[in-house]
Amino acid sequence: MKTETEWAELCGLLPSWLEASRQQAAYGKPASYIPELAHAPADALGVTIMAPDGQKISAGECGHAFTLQSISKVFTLLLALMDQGEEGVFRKVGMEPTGDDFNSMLKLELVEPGIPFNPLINAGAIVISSLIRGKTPEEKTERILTFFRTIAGDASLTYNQAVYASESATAHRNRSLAYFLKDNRVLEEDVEEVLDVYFKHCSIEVNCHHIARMALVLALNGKEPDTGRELIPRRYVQIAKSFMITCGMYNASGEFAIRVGLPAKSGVAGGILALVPGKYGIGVVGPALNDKGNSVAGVHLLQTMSEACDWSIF
Ligand SMILES: NC(=O)CC[C@H](N)C(=O)O
Repeated sequence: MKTETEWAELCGLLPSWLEASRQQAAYGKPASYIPELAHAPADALGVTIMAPDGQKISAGECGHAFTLQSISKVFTLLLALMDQGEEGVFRKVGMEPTGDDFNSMLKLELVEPGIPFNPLINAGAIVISSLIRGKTPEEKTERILTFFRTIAGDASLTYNQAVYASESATAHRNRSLAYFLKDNRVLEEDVEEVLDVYFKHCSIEVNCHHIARMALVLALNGKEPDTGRELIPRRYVQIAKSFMITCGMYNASGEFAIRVGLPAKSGVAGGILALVPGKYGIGVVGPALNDKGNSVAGVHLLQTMSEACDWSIF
């Protein structure tokens, strides 16, 4: 549970911590390989911290709308686990970090049996999209949206059409990954249909409040904050959190574990979802990325908060 002194300290200090971290944005830039993402304001920085009793603290541009991108992979993994069970999922994706870029093809060919190393890299998440139940891509996307709306606590959540179209038109690398997986028979469904589901869930538009609430559900081991109702089985949340620690910040996950020490997942639109187990859900956005694809200012802010409040789980 949150303590009143910590909450009061966070309320008082968050705005100045945020402004100090904002300076770091100068060391990065917004992703441009998905052309539509390049328009994001480079020096925007926003944060929301949500407690189980529904109280929130926010600072900066916490209402800035951005797309989930890779953050969505945590929740499609959870839905795939709920649809197929552990065995069904782990026949098709591994449990190990790669140490490579999130869109790398390298290990797919190099390491037998050619299944993606984990569900948070692009190859793994594309396979996960194929495991979501639904007769058509539209039905799968609808089920994903319904699930995400429940977790985020907002029935109006939907995907950003311009970002979706922009990614779909330029996703040559993801297409090559998917066709490679199809050739290896890891992907059994129609490649373009699977990619359509993948691009759409990456393009779901949120703000910091949404991802703070999504993080809070994970912090509470799958329970809905207001009602205590089980939204996700605890075991599957445990799996997702383990992946967040080992692979959530791409191949900077080790450094993030040392510097921040919280389960987290970032996306190339600059979002970071992080959680303090049992205590808080945190949503951060800062579109300027470092060379690993993580929000520079966002990581800096999370490090500041975690150090000050002694949040590291290690
Ligand atoms: N790291 C990311 O956020 C990548 C997601 C993005 N949609 C892609 O496939 O490239």
